[in-house]
Amino acid sequence: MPTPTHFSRYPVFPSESIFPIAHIPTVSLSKLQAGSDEESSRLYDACRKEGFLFLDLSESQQGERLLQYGGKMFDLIEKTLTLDQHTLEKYACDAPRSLIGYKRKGMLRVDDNTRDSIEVYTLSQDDIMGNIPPLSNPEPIEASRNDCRGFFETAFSVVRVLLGHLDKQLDLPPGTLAARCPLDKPSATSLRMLLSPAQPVKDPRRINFGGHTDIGIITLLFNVAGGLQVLPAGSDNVDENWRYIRPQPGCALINIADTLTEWTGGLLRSSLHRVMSPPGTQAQLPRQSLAYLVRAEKGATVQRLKGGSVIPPLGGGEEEDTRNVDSWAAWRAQVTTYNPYIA
Ligand SMILES: O=C(O)CCC(=O)C(=O)O
Ligand SMILES: [Fe+2]
Repeated sequence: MPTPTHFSRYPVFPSESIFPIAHIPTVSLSKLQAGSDEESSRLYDACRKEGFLFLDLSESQQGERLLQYGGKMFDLIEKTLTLDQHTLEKYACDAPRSLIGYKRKGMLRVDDNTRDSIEVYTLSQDDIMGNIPPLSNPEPIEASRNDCRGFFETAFSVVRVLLGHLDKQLDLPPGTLAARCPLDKPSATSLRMLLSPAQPVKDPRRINFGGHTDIGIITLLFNVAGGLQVLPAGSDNVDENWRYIRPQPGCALINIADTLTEWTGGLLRSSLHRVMSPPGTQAQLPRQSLAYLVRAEKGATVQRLKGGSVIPPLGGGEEEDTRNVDSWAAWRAQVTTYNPYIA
């Protein structure tokens, strides 16, 4: 994925006039690391308006390291999800209770009431970081535990830079947001490895992974082939309003997730997104992607953050939501407009 080699495997993203793309701002990690106020407010604006941004990883040592680890994890998707079905089923996830492990194709309902066509292996951060006794994963992952650990450490260090700037923009004490998702404390944080098969040439375009928002704090995504679409703010959920996100080499794609929207009283935007078969001739190759889904520490609540001059206090009629993030997530899975789990 993120490396030029991964991009060179695909035909270029086809013309924008046939596959309309979303406007997604690009923010520079190196400028954020250097403390640029201008970049910090560009980050904040993107988190408020689009809920998505490209994070340019160039000219940053940490960014380059993340690209290298991202490349290794991309190669691991292929090694893992091309194992035979019988082997993968030994690691089947216990959906909908937990998605850790292997999810075969067709377990989820997509928006048009067909089934998903995406295979997913979800790696638990707690497992890799040693926050819980080790889980058992397929051999290619077990053989790459050090690289997986390197990925989680590096990805989290980059996410910490973003959360630090959001603390400042939200007038919260430094470290507030990162302290709610520490790398060494149990949480539902995971690395999702996704693979959708090549689309047979004569088949119509299909939805591989239905419309959803991410439930955690923030997500860091790597994809190379197109296919990810976002529903822009203020647009009705009808097919013609969805826009493709064109993957950018050297960048991670960041999106705000629901917990951060709750904590900020709706200031930051968690956008609806879905995965279609890739546009044009890109669909003739399998599509891989990686999602580092950062969730709050177990026991944290979804209560709105207090203090500071930016996050609006609860209004007169509003009740404080003191549920913990995990029971809130379980409740959310039930009350979303469609319950995606079939089995
Ligand atoms: O495959 C992608 O590009 C996005 C995946 C995604 O949205 C997710 O795993 O939550
Ligand atoms: Fe997502």
